[in-house]
Amino acid sequence: MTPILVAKDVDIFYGDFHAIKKVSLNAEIGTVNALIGPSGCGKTTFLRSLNRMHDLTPGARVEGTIQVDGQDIYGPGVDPVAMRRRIGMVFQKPNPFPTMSVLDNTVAGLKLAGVRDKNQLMAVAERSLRGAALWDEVKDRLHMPGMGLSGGQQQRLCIARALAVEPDVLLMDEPTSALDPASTAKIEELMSELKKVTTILIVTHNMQQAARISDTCSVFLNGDMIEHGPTEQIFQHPQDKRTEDYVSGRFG
Ligand SMILES: Nc1ncnc2c1ncn2[C@@H]1O[C@H](COP(=O)(O)OP(=O)(O)OP(=O)(O)O)[C@@H](O)[C@H]1O
Repeated sequence: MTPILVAKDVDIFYGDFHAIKKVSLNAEIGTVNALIGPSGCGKTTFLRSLNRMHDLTPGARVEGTIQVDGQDIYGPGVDPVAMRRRIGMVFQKPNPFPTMSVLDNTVAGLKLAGVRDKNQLMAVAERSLRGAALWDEVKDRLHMPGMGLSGGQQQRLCIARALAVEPDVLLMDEPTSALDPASTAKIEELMSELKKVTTILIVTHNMQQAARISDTCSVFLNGDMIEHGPTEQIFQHPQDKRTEDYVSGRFG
């Protein structure tokens, strides 16, 4: 197995507050990796370090190394904007670009990168919307505003937008927490298809969701990663008593 993402001894600070403590994690190509743990334990903080989102947070500092496909993403000369095309992100609340159509939302990243060829843009849009299991629902309304879609459709549009630039890694921060159960189920079903084309790291509060969709789980507590392993192990045979207490709902 080849890791596409290697995080080693990552520390993250907000001013004096030490939010993530010496966390190391490898993600293998084509896997879904869940980050779980009680509220405030640092899941989102860690996830955001994986595509340099903390560059935009005043007072935040990241130490350690994070490599994607062998390249240090914090290395000298790395352009964060170009890097974020390889490490896409889907947020808790769907955030389509409000003034853009479904089509323009899907290919926004490609247009930013200078692609102008209409046939190419259309081909990528169709592939990405199919990849996000949205094509059949929007193929007749590609020129309508993206904001006109339902919440679940908007989130799949955001997934299509991320897929359009063919990321090596897709970061998902509680992508279904704002969705109804039917839309959540659709996105969960998508995961096994998505991991054929990209590697996923997903923050989730939902233990059943982590158990259903992930290959590995990393358990966070107070800024430490207390356990990491195959999802089955984490749920069936946790090595750490605190993991067992958390996954069985005794706290958090
Ligand atoms: N911008 C910030 N400035 C200062 N402290 C922050 C900032 N963002 C998060 N924190 C703190 O860092 C810790 C980890 O927060 P984080 O949001 O990563 O946790 P989480 O596990 O994702 O929580 P939740 O599950 O509730 O979303 C918390 O104590 C939080 O208050």
